Amino acid sequence: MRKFYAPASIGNFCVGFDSLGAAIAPIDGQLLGDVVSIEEAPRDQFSCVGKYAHKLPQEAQDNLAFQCLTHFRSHVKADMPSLSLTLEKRLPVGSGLGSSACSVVATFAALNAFAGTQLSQIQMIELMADFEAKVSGARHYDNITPCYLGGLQLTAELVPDRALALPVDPNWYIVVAYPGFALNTAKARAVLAPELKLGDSVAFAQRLSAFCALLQLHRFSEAVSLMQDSVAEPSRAQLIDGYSDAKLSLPELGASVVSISGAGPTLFALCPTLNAAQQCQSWLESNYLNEHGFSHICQLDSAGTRELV
Ligand SMILES: Nc1ncnc2c1ncn2[C@@H]1O[C@H](COP(=O)(O)OP(=O)(O)OP(=O)(O)O)[C@@H](O)[C@H]1O
Ligand SMILES: N[C@@H](CCO)C(=O)O
Repeated sequence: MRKFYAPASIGNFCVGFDSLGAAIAPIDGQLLGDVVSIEEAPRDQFSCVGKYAHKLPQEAQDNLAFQCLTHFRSHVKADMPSLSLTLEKRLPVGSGLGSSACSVVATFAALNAFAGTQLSQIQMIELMADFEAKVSGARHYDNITPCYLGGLQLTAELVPDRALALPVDPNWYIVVAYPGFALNTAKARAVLAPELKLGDSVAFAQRLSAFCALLQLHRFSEAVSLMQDSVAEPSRAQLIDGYSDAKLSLPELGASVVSISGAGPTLFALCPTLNAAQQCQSWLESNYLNEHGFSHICQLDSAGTRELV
């Protein structure tokens, strides 16, 4: 049996709505993402297990991982040997941590390796984005490409190969806090203004381009000082209980940036030191999480989706 792990990711990364995303890894070595196991079997079989399996539709045909399998067999490799595929659902649904992307990316990575299809990077990313688009209400790559490739990715249809990796400060610590309730991505997109004013579009483009250029120059603290989201965060704040308190309190504990991970409700705090990250985590655990929530201190996951050995 072969196992493939796909990590959680932070869509938007505050300054790049639908265009930037970061794969993350808890510093204590825990796996924060989904795992797909695959092996040859007498006939195609699918099962879904794991902590959050009960939060997914009960029928296999409604599970994205199963849909990826049937699509792969009918459109990519019809003569693939029959197989057993198990999704271990380790990320909560509607978390803002790229949960659906994790299942889709891990499944296609497993199928591509199992079938020996060797699809190109763009073919893989496009296949994955098709399925992400089905559930999230729009085609965006900012969970898919960091989850698949690792690191911080500038990612869009207009970007060569759909993704360009950006350098990051190795001293960044990122606290993620999932509060324990779900927020559907399509719902969190429905509250966004359908159009940006000209001045806001120009400010968004300036901020994102300067952020990427500064990272390339390794001028990390100047890049961080530009991290502000005026596109999605103002509209989404009302959907997330506890957001405003966190936004006010965490900078006092040393966070350089506090923002929504993807469509929320997970919040993330980017911190310049481990000590600041620990203080922010402690505040979030006491003030933001309910009994179903969790938090992790992370750094970027540079490996992305990989086979577990
Ligand atoms: N394997 C799967 N993983 C996640 N969602 C799935 C899966 N299979 C089916 N779904 C359905 O897809 C939808 C995903 O919704 P949504 O996009 O809000 O969640 P998400 O991808 O978990 O969010 P986020 O990217 O913010 O973590 C839900 O209705 C969920 O039931
Ligand atoms: N860029 C997407 C990410 C969803 O996880 C959004 O903000 O809606």
